[in-house]
Formats: sequence, C-alpha cells, structure tokens
Amino acid sequence: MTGPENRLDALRDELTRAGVDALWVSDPANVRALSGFTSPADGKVLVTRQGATLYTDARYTVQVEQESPLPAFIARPPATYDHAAPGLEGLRVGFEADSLTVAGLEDLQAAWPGVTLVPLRGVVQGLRAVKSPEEIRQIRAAQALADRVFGEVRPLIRAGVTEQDVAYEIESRLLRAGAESAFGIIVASGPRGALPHGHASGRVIEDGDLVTVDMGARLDGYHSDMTRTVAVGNPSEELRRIYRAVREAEGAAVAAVKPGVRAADLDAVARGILTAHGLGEAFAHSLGHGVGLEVHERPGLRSTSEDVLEPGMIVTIEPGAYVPGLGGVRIEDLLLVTEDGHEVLSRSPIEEL
Ligand SMILES: CSCC[C@H](N)C(=O)N[C@@H](C)C(=O)N[C@@H](C)C(=O)O
Repeated sequence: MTGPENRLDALRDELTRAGVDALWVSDPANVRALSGFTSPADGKVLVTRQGATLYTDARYTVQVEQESPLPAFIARPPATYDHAAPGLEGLRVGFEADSLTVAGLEDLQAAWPGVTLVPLRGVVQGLRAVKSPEEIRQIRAAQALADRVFGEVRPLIRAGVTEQDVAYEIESRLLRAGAESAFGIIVASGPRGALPHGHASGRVIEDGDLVTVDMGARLDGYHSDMTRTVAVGNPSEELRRIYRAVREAEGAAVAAVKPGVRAADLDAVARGILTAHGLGEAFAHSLGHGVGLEVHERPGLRSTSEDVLEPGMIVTIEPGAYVPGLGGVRIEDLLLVTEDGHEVLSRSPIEEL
C-alpha cells in the first residue's frame, strides 16, 4: 500500500539519498498525498527523521482530526515556522523548488536562520507515480463516472448545438453526480479541432465536423482524463484519413503498455505511425502523462522522459493530429499498468470512421 504512512517511509529513504534531514512540503497534491488532508492548498507538511507534522489554520481544526493520521499544529505563519524551528536547528531541510514561491522561501530563511535550505525537485511526485489500491479504486470510479456522462451526452453532439452546450451538459451531469470537471472541458469542433486545448466556445457545430471532446471527472480529489473525437454527419475524406491515422497510433501505443517499457519508447511508437502518415509535425504534444491527485503528473510519456512504466501507474495514451484551417483529432484512453500488461480504464467506445 502506498498511502500516507508508507509514503512517509519511502520519502525518508529519498531524503537520505538527497542528503537532507527533513523536507518542507508545500505542493498541495504532495501535502494531500502525505497527510490525507483534503484542503491541501491551506496546509503544509514538515517531514523529519522522527515524524511528520501537518500545519494548517483554525478553519480546519475539525477537518484535520477527521482526515489526517498526522499530528497537526493549528496556526498561521509566522507561528507555524516558530513551532518547527527548534527541531530544525543546524539541519539541512529540503524545500520543493517547483512549488515554493520566492516569498515563501524568504519567509523560511528569515524564520529559520540556523537551517540550511536545500532546493529539491519532484521527490514526492516520484513517489506518487505508483498508485495505492485505494487510489486506483478512486481513479477507476472517476473514470466510470466520466464514461457514463460521455455516453449520455454523445447523442446531444449534433449539428446546430454549440460547443458550450455540450460542455454544459457534461459539467452539469458531473456536478449532479457529486463530482466536478477535472479541468476546463475541451470541445473543439470543425476548424477549432486544430487547437489541442480548444476550450468550448460559442461555435455552432456543423454537419461534416469532427468534434474533439476532452473531459475528466474529479471525484474525492482524484482525476480521470479521456478524449474522444466524434463525427457529425459526413466528414471529408481528408478528416477521415487523419482520424484513422490517429486511431492506429493510439491502438498501437495502448497495446505496447506494460511494466518495464520506457515512456520515451511508447511516445516513439505513436509518433512513428503518425510520421509514416505524414502527420509527425501535426502531433504537437507528448503521448501522455500520469493521472491522480493532479491531471498531469508523473510519469511523463514524452520523448525526453526517463520514466519507466511500473505496475500501479495510471497513464493516458493520447496521440493527436492538428491541422490549421482544417481541424484535428485526438483519441485518449486512461490505462492502469498491471503486473502483466495493462487495463484500459476508459470504456467509452472509439468510433469507426
Ligand atoms: C489542462 S488539462 C488538459 C488535459 C488534457 N486531457 C491533456 O492532457 N492534454 C494533453 C494534450 C496535454 O496537455 N499534454 C501535456 C502533458 C503535454 O504534452 O505537455
């Protein structure tokens, strides 16, 4: 299990490797992963050799008792820093260089003059890449909800409705189900399909359009992520050709997902197929990413990634092709890496074109 308790043990090993005695955790997703506290933007965690303390303020006194196994100190800075200071005197304390603001660092330097502050990157993020069984259950539930909502909304995607109409139908159903949208819903129709992140606009969907819908649910803090590109009426032969190429690339990359595979090699599988179809330049982003407490997290499935897939990782596979003035296609599935391969968590049908 990779819940808060076990993650703390693994984190201490990482801190030893990094040459620090403690870590000041400020990244909200990391605070939640280590403490279980579900309002992590208003919390910090100090992890030392001997223990870990959750710091938050009096708005959350009851909530932290309900949610976190860690001892909590309820205060606001500078009292927070003063509480931690005596135990840190003379130590090397890591901080999260990718989330702590310059002002936050200045405050720590002022509050802990006897401490050597050491910038660290991605230490807790690396531990979050492999999900616990409970996290897998939560992400699976988020994706099941997203699949249900997409199935309800698919018949509503037709000529005459706007992209915003589609997004509204998705978002309202997610809210009614006790979830929320994982990110600004992407509905990109016709020529707007050339925008990989074309958030729903007032454009009226027309006969012959391809419509890319990229959506996810956030349920109890965990995300899902899935994209389908659907046809309205009869798209042109060129759009169908692009669709089939992306579908081929997606299927091949999905089939290659298993433990031990290098993320960069997976990216190359999809990119190679799209390049063979003359669409290499049109594939304007990475193949995919991990999903969990954040929509985008480790592992990164890109050509420069050094990540290697492990059982328990949850990743997207999402090749796309974007042609300015014409439109675009993206097909994205959410996968769990298993001991002997993978399980596709996203169940919405991928249409034939
Ligand atoms: C702003 S959240 C958008 C989520 C969307 N499903 C998504 O992941 N889109 C990808 C094209 C993307 O943004 N990929 C990133 C990791 C990239 O290539 O840098």
